[in-house]
Amino acid sequence: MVRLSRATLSRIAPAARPLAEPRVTGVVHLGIGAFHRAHQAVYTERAMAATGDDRWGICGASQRSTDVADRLRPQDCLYGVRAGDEVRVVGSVRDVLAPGDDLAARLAAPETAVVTLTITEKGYRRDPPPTAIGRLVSGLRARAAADAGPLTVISCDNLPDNGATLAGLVAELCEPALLEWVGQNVRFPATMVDRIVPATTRADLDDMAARLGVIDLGAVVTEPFAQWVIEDSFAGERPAWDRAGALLVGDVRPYERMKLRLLNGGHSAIAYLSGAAHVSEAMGDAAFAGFLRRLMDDDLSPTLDGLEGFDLAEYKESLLTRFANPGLRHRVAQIAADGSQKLPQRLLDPARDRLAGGHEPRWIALVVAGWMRHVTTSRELDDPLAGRLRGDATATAAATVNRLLAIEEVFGADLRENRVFRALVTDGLERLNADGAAATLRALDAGPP
Ligand SMILES: NC(=O)c1ccc[n+]([C@@H]2O[C@H](COP(=O)([O-])OP(=O)(O)OC[C@H]3O[C@@H](n4cnc5c(N)ncnc54)[C@H](O)[C@@H]3O)[C@@H](O)[C@H]2O)c1
Ligand SMILES: O=P(O)(O)OC[C@@H](O)[C@@H](O)[C@H](O)[C@H](O)CO
Repeated sequence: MVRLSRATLSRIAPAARPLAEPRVTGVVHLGIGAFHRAHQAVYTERAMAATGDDRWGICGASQRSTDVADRLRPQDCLYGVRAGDEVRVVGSVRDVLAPGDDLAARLAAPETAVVTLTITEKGYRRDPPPTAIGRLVSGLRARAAADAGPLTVISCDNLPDNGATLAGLVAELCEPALLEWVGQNVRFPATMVDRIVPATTRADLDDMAARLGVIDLGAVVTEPFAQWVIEDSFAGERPAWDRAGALLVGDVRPYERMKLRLLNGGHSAIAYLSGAAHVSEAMGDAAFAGFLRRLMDDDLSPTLDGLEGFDLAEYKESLLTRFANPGLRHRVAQIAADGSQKLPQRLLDPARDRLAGGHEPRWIALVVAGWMRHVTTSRELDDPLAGRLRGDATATAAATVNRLLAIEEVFGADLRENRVFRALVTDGLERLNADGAAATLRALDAGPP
């Protein structure tokens, strides 16, 4: 079988061929992983197809390995996206830079108007160099020196206030003159991004080859659903993402909180309490699905506001359906990774909100206890704080909770000192240690309401 490329596109069914062939590279993307390829790249291609404006080709940049460049370059940067049974080759990516390539020159090019990022939660730090943020700042410096015009930089990672967070980290690395230029020329809109995109497996690649009739080593598999809410604050021109279904709004926060807490918080609950290998399997367990509903209804939904006119009940139902999608082989281990970077926005912020209102977030506390059990018992813990999270698996629940609550980057000083929260998590961990997760959920009467 031949490899996917522009030369072999004619072998592919017309309905699966790219919608656009960009002429100019107006977007640079840092962290060209599976999610970008199935989300922003798809929106960008659809925007070009809707308007005929072909200036918005994407130059993807890999920060840490040559893997994506090695897969995409021989394919002219084409790759297939399968959503359900629909397969389409995406044509919006024009180029992929590998580590060591001149990213700063791309960021300084006058045709570049937008930079997007999906560098994972742990990518948002300023040291030790070289970090993605450091490389971005080097590019901004080159752009300022070249006087190449305004730039919009958009974080598409699952972080709260991702625009302001990114702007703050950039500011920390800028010298005063550069900071002034950034203030005048660069905007950092916030976004809420949503589409479940599991890591691609060998079986996914084989399946894509069978469907397309050509070998595609850049393929991604996702769900039909996709959502993108973007703060309408751009420094200059942008792709017509609104014509591709993105929502441009004044304030992203209500959407961002809803998604981070209900969807991502729900995912983390599955990761630490279900015992399943894949998300959809967890949803087949009625007791666990019941627990998830209670977590969402009792502890998470009451912390959301600004959603007047939005049908939250329907949103939650749709999440449970999306989680149960048997066509997505979403590994629970992928979600469980980097918990120290994910729990704060997904579950600890809502716990704070509930505690402040005098409520006991006991379902959240149980997930936190599940995470504590995970970090103390996992043989291969995948987390940037792993060295500090690992501990004596035979320690008492109280000792483990004490030790982990003291990690201020995760829990802050407030949750460490909160007696109600501490008691709830300790109680949860005692139950999990004694009975395991399944029996604990049943005993807490967390079955279907
Ligand atoms: N996959 C999804 O379902 C999904 C949905 C919404 C949002 N996201 C966001 O996108 C991010 C990436 O997801 P993905 O599925 O593309 O993952 P991926 O593993 O396919 O790609 C991750 C990318 O981030 C880069 N990266 C990893 N660690 C980094 C670090 N410390 N500094 C800089 N770059 C780093 C990698 O090099 C790679 O390019 C997630 O962490 C999340 O914030 C993902
Ligand atoms: O991508 P992460 O590692 O931030 O989180 C894992 C999942 O919860 C996440 O990727 C969801 O699938 C996604 O946020 C859905 O839009």
